Amino acid sequence: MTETLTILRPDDWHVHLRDGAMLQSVVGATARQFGRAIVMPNLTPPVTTAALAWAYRDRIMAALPERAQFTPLMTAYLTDDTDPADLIGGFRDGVFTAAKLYPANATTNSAHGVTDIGKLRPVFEAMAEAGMVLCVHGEVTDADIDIFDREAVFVETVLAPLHRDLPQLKIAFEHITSRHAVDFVESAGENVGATITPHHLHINRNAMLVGGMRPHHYCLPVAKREEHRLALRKAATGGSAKYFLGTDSAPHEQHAKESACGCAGIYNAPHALEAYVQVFDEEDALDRFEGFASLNGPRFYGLEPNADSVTLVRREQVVPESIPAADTQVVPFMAGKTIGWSFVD
Ligand SMILES: NC(=O)N[C@@H](CC(=O)O)C(=O)O
Ligand SMILES: [Zn+2]
Ligand SMILES: [Zn+2]
Repeated sequence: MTETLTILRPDDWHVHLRDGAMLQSVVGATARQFGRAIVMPNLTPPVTTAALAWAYRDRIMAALPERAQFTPLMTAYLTDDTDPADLIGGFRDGVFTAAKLYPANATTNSAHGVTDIGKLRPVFEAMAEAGMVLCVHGEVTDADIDIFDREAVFVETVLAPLHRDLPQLKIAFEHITSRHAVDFVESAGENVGATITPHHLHINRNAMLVGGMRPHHYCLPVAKREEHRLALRKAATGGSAKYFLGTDSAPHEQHAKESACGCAGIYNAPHALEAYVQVFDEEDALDRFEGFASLNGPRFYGLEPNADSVTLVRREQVVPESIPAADTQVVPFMAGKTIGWSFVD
């Protein structure tokens, strides 16, 4: 049995670091395990311009623990009014790594998102030409579409047509949750990749709804049936270079989740690699973990892998019930549960 796993340092290709006191509390957990992270721009107000991104990047750097060796990769929040010149300028100047498409009102802090993606055609063309990745929250927002179908309908009505019309555009289909998403990624060209979260590999919708409502298992896109979880596990551990690590770690204060209208988002940063490696271990695919965690992402983004490495050991640890953050606390993914692996600092 493999007892120790050493791999090139992974990156997190989708994370929410937030701002202010919450940023201060959570950034260290991501910087401890990952070399780089694609930082989501859904602040209030959102990070829509290069100037806002430079300022947010500075706040992240200032919040990092001393001696941290971590590079935040910034994203631009696309709106109906995104200026292609500012966007591509920011990409060329190195402040933007990618741009993020939130369909309006699809998820947390997405009220300023895009209402008509047809209008963004010039932006997408400029991005394709520059080689800039489009990160996508892939859910439709139509009130009459069932929440469990929103990803599948998005694939059919938005993503497949976009990829067909502009195959040169690099698309990171983020936090995929269904067999439909996997089928699309499989059939798409090499400019389509996808991130998979640890929680969607661990839980199905029963974890959220059986024996009481479990707000700490509520995120968007919402966890689906078991058949979809199994399709995701197969995709992540199957060796395809199209899938890579993206935690979607999304902290919300405990009281904001344990509420009559609880926020969507799961905070998994403190034990992200342990949660992932447990899945690869269960699937007898530890030899494929480095590809998923450390190689496929940089390759898709056209970056070099990290030069240093990290080690995980087969040693049990219990995830804390809650973690102090921003003057209150956040309940982490797998709170109170035992994980079979530990990250070695
Ligand atoms: N995943 C979530 O449920 N929530 C994210 C937003 C997102 O990634 O959709 C958040 O910012 O809280
Ligand atoms: Zn999202
Ligand atoms: Zn997210």
